[in-house]
Amino acid sequence: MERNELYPVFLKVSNLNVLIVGGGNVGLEKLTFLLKSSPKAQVQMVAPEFLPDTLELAEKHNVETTKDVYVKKYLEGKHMVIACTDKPEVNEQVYHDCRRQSKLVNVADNPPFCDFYMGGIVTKGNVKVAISTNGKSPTTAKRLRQFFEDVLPENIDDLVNNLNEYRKTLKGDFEQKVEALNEFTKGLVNKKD
Ligand SMILES: C[C@@]1(CC(=O)O)c2cc3[nH]c(cc4nc(cc5[nH]c(cc(n2)[C@H]1CCC(=O)O)[C@@](C)(CC(=O)O)[C@@H]5CCC(=O)O)C(CC(=O)O)=C4CCC(=O)O)c(CCC(=O)O)c3CC(=O)O
Ligand SMILES: NC(=O)C1=CN([C@@H]2O[C@H](COP(=O)(O)OP(=O)(O)OC[C@H]3O[C@@H](n4cnc5c(N)ncnc54)[C@H](O)[C@@H]3O)[C@@H](O)[C@H]2O)C=CC1
Repeated sequence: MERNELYPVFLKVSNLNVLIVGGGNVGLEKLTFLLKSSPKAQVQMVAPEFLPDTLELAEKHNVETTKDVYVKKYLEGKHMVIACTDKPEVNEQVYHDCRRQSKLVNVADNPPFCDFYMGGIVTKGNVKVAISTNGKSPTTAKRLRQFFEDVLPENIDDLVNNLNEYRKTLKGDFEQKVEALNEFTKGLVNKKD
């Protein structure tokens, strides 16, 4: 069986500068998911035309919208870049410019031109689950997101907060704390270890 070898990380996009090149349907979808997870994400968008919905959402979240065609100078100071124009040659240019400058880049409709993929995302309080199908089936990622939204209990955040409090009361070295936390939570899984 083929195996997903991507390494997931949870980015603090409020500390990172993100550039979205393109302001159409796909740009709006990427911005919407980014802000849904991270309302304080630092984002700039550049495109000659923006959808009214994009401009409205951007204004709400202090996202800078720049009416221009893509040129390399927009990469300055950016940590990661999403390209979603309707011009494949522009998207590829963005990809190559980013690679040359060691910036993480995603060309939304072109998996081979992605250093990273966006995932399906479920958030319940402090808990976040991200889903990837290795770029194979975004629809499956969406359906799995909906499934986990349903099955993850609303009070999972209480568990996290209670354990965080309990952890603070624990004395001893790191190993003793790990042991106490594992003992306390072993009922959550069926495996006996
Ligand atoms: C590789 C990836 C790159 C990236 O965008 O990062 C990518 C690529 C492509 N998307 C396409 C289409 C669709 N994308 C969605 C939806 C989502 N796509 C997302 C991620 C990703 N999409 C990355 C891989 C994720 C993974 O590994 O699983 C999600 C999870 C997150 C997000 O978008 O932020 C979000 C669901 C969020 C949610 O609801 O929770 C739907 C479903 C719908 O809208 O109902 C459709 C239409 C149906 C279909 O085609 O499946 C096409 C075909 C274009 C064409 O045919 O022209 C390509 C290109 C290709 O596959 O070649
Ligand atoms: N609409 C959809 O749901 C999907 C579309 N795609 C593909 O993704 C691409 C984008 O799709 P849409 O967002 O729907 O297109 P769109 O036509 O709605 O938006 C294209 C955006 O790119 C901008 N743009 C054009 N030239 C530019 C340049 N030189 N520099 C910066 N921005 C520039 C336009 O101003 C516009 O904001 C297309 O190639 C499409 O085939 C892929 C998956 C789904």
